[in-house]
Amino acid sequence: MDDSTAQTPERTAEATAGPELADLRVAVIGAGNMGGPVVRTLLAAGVRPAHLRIANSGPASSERAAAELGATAAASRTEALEDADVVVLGVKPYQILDLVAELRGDLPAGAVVVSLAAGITLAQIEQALPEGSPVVRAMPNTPISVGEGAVGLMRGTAVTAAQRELVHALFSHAGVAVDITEDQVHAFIAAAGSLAGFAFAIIEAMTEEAVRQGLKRDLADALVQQTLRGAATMLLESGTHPALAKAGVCSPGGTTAEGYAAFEREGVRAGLAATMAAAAERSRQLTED
Ligand SMILES: NC(=O)C1=CN([C@@H]2O[C@H](COP(=O)(O)OP(=O)(O)OC[C@H]3O[C@@H](n4cnc5c(N)ncnc54)[C@H](O)[C@@H]3O)[C@@H](O)[C@H]2O)C=CC1
Ligand SMILES: O=C(O)[C@@H]1CCC=N1
Repeated sequence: MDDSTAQTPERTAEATAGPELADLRVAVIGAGNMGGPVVRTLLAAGVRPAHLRIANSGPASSERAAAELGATAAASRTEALEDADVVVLGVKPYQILDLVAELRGDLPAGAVVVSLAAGITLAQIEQALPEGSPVVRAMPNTPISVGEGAVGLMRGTAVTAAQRELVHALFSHAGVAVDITEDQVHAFIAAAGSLAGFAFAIIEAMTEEAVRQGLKRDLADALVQQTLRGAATMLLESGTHPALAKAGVCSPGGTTAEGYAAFEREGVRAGLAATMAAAAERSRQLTED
């Protein structure tokens, strides 16, 4: 990853006040597994529920999502777009270019289009819109729904400094929000977007083993989740290198050293690296398709 273009990842919830969001009108077209958490973070940032309109594949789905997320259901995609200042596209990558072509005529002039789609480039979206349309790619992860996630932001050619500031303000309660380049998004997916899924899988596997070792499931859930959260918080707050923190848990001849030897012997480190590399590689493939 080219560090010269990556922002220092600051936690965003404490960010100072940016542009006023209470009057902003946002349309979210596709509030599913990822669009839903985006809705939550936009509301947390200060967008008013009445100004955040959701249009899913049909009215019943829009109403369900709006009720669950505390936003407003639009009767149609066209209604969602009326007077929108920002339009978030949360549909699947294979759907997004058709959707952009369909919405093009109804997009208010100057509305900032924010795509969540993996593998679809800024240039592809810009080509499907009138020349000069401001387009941003956002690569979030689902933990932004609780203000503990990450989002990488990529700007298209027509995005102004004020629009960049606006998009950062919209994601100010996501956890970490950083500017990245499209070259960096593959690594970003491995380390954040898809990593959320891997983290859930790791938590699931550890919990199952804790149960196999004899703990009740609710205690196993609490211990694994609390310990992983605590470990991450310790590193975040102290800046300690993880290898040093690990050494601090390994007593000579003790339980952790023995467990850690199995971690290496069983290829857990290599498996994690392969997992992340596969996600990054798939992101590159999707971009080339
Ligand atoms: N799930 C994740 O953790 C992440 C997903 N993404 C990206 O987010 C996008 C959405 O993925 P998911 O939320 O996982 O998918 P999903 O299937 O859960 O959500 C898609 C939503 O789009 C709606 N939809 C489908 N066709 C539509 C149309 N023509 N008009 C309006 N709404 C329509 C569906 O009703 C659904 O609510 C993808 O492009 C993916 O690459 C990016 C980062 C993380
Ligand atoms: O699996 C996917 O394609 C999406 C993009 C990053 C996380 N989920």
